[in-house]
Amino acid sequence: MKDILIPELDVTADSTKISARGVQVYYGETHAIRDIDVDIPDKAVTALIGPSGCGKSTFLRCLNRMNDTITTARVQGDIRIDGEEIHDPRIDPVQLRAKVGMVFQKPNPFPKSIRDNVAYGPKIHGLTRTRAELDEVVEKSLRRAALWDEVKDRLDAPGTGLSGGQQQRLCIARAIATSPQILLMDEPCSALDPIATAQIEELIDELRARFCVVIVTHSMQQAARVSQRTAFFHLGSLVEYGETGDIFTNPADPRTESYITGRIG
Ligand SMILES: Nc1ncnc2c1ncn2[C@@H]1O[C@H](COP(=O)(O)OP(=O)(O)OP(=O)(O)O)[C@@H](O)[C@H]1O
Repeated sequence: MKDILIPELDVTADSTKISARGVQVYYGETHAIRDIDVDIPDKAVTALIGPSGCGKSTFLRCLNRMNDTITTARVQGDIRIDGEEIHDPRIDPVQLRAKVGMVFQKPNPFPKSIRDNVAYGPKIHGLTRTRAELDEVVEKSLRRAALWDEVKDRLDAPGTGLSGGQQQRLCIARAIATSPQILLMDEPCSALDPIATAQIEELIDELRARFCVVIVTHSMQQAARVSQRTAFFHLGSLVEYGETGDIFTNPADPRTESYITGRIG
């Protein structure tokens, strides 16, 4: 592949945040993903790539138990965050989703003010005691999502009135506001124009200083620009996983090579 910038790898081998072993997902009779084993590092961006329908989003949704909300979905296998099994009966999925935030394909702000979109999570999880503390969390989250300067004078305006790229940054601010450790992003730029996409990519690069970021993307250029690790999925299996530079320049599996050179997908 030409014209892609391969970022330097700065991930150490012992910084695993998420560890998945033998993960299977069925939707009714459909075996959507099979035997996924992967260790995802902290303070880095991991990209999940592969042709449409290969199971990227299904795997992403395993990481905060969002598949629990799909009645036909059945998940098997072991998924640990910091060594703790997320299916343990002691784990409350609502608390888990505050710790493992998610940003979706289409920006989906609540029909509320910009401030209330960000304040919602901290309020329902009781993370702040006073209005001043809540205001602080709102400002900090909007700053970290690179949106503060654009909205600080209209925090009471509806979130839905922002541009698409601003709405997506608002959704990122909303996810950050509950102090997650992990951010899952399911094609966060697919509904955005190139300028808004570039802003989100720059933001993702900043977010990895604080979070473990896992992003599903259809764009190999995007995976190469923003990630340090890449996982290539094909027909429900994880074919190859490694340093992004290696996956794009020296793939070990012929299926990976076919995908990145555009022969499949
Ligand atoms: N809610 C669902 N009910 C039934 N089958 C589903 C559901 N969600 C996904 N699937 C099936 O599971 C398989 C994997 O889908 P998934 O959306 O995870 O793939 P993907 O790689 O993210 O695809 P895309 O890139 O098109 O979003 C596909 O065969 C899909 O049709």
